[in-house]
Amino acid sequence: MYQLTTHASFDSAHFLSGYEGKCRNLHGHRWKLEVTVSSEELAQEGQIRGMIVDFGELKKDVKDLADEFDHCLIIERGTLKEKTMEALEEEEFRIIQVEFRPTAENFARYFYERIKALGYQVSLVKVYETPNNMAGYGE
Ligand SMILES: Nc1nc2c(c(=O)[nH]1)N=C([C@H](O)[C@H](O)COP(=O)(O)OP(=O)(O)OP(=O)(O)O)CN2
Ligand SMILES: [Zn+2]
Repeated sequence: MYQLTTHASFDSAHFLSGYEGKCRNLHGHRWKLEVTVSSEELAQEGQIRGMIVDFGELKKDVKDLADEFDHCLIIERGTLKEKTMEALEEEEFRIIQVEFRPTAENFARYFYERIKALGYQVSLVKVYETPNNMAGYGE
């Protein structure tokens, strides 16, 4: 099986609702998103002969996805009071509401689905919250 891996990073703030400990507080990470795609075969002709996909193409797709989440406040929908949301929005902060608790595991699954939807055969997505802590999702 051939594999290709690339990564991109983004800086964002989040908090874990219902968490007993420091991570219940609003805090930031430099998240690292690492994507591995795989294939049994390599392209046989043309520009990408001998490749699964051009690194440049995969790199751009992963970076575009990471950029969506760059310099924003990630909030699990429904976990802040309405008036807090209104105040944050009034400040014109860039807010992304997600339908899941924003853990590294849930992000790994989320990014896996997003990359897969672009037509890649994804074998593993890793999300690093810190250089030491990583969660992965793959099939
Ligand atoms: N399994 C998981 N556990 C935790 C997650 C997670 O996504 N999956 N997330 C958090 C918090 O977001 C927290 O920011 C990370 O916790 P921690 O590693 O304790 O934070 P540090 O930045 O201090 O990391 P160091 O490696 O200690 O520098 C909590 N748990
Ligand atoms: Zn965190």
